[in-house]
Amino acid sequence: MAWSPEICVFGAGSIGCYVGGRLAAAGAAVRFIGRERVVAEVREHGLRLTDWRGADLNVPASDVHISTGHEALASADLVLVTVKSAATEEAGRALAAGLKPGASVISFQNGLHRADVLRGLLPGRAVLQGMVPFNVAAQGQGHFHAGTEGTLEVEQHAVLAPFLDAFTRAGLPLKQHADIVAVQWAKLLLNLNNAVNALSDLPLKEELSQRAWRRCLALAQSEALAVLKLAGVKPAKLTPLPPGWIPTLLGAPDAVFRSLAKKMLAIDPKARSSMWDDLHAGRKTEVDYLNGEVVRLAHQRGLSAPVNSRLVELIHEAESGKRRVWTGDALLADLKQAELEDGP
Ligand SMILES: NC(=O)C1=CN([C@@H]2O[C@H](COP(=O)(O)OP(=O)(O)OC[C@H]3O[C@@H](n4cnc5c(N)ncnc54)[C@H](OP(=O)(O)O)[C@@H]3O)[C@@H](O)[C@H]2O)C=CC1
Ligand SMILES: CC(C)(CO)C(=O)C(=O)O
Repeated sequence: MAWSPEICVFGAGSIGCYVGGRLAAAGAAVRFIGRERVVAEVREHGLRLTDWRGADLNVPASDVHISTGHEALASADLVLVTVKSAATEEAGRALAAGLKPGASVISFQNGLHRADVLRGLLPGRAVLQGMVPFNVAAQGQGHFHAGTEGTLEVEQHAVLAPFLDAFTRAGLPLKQHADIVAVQWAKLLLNLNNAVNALSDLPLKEELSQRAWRRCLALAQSEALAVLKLAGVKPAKLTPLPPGWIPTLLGAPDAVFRSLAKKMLAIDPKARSSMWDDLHAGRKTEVDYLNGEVVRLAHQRGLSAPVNSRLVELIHEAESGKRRVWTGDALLADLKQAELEDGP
């Protein structure tokens, strides 16, 4: 019988259950490690994976291998790390204790340095950075819905060869990239919207349909692009327009934006950012790993990044129960004020 690799998802949440579930639905051997709440839900209902184009796949509960224990690490050939950024060290320590020799790891987390952190804890192993472009929302009862499109990207590496078929069969082909840092920065520029979306308390499509919110994002992106330019970082092109043109498009009046940016608005009307999910659930967000990275890079270059600093501050305030919901105009005025106070 042909050897079929075993894949383990560490962090069964929105991304982990969706990607792992699609792999399992296509016949791959997948085991999930998650928290008790998700384990109980999936053991009762199984997994249902839908997407905005109408895909609707089921993995019955009897076919889902999911546990809070780490036994699956001992037999996995590939581990997909899908915990939130702040949980990376804990995940890395668990992997160091339980992984079999020769197993490889992909971090499918947002931000810039999650694979580096894992690599530090897993010396000698292939630990690759991946990137998930699409949005996934947990709908309850084991149902996970992908509300936008896009192709999974991953750092180019020979260890991926035995796993490529499984991803392709699942309809989630892995696009290998020689310069993953450029991909990560391009994704981070898009993720600067996570904070704006969380503060808007609106679904992504509704938020991005309104100019005031888009102008907030444009301010954050323009600031980041200026810092990246000085740092000599060229973000990859993940969208039809190059990253440098997006702030101008975002600033366009609503009717112009609607006709020029159809792809950007091709979002399930209910989809929200993962940062909104975190605020809504009362969890710490990933803002320090997203807008915070722009602030850190600016400081390293002796610069400031007042717009992104302010977004970090506002999200931390929201995490601690202070003002959470803004109007677009109020947030825009606040961010412009932060920029003004920072001086020329
Ligand atoms: N959701 C989305 O649309 C997208 C998310 N991403 C990125 O993907 C990553 C994952 O996001 P997402 O799937 O939304 O996050 P979720 O919070 O939905 O899923 C992560 C899950 O991992 C669990 N977990 C954390 N630590 C452990 C552990 N030690 N053992 C077992 N389970 C653990 C979490 O539990 P608990 O909460 O109890 O810690 C949670 O249930 C993030 O970096 C995010 O930015 C990227 C693209 C899109
Ligand atoms: C897909 C996207 C950009 C959706 O907002 C995301 O990465 C997130 O929610 O964290």
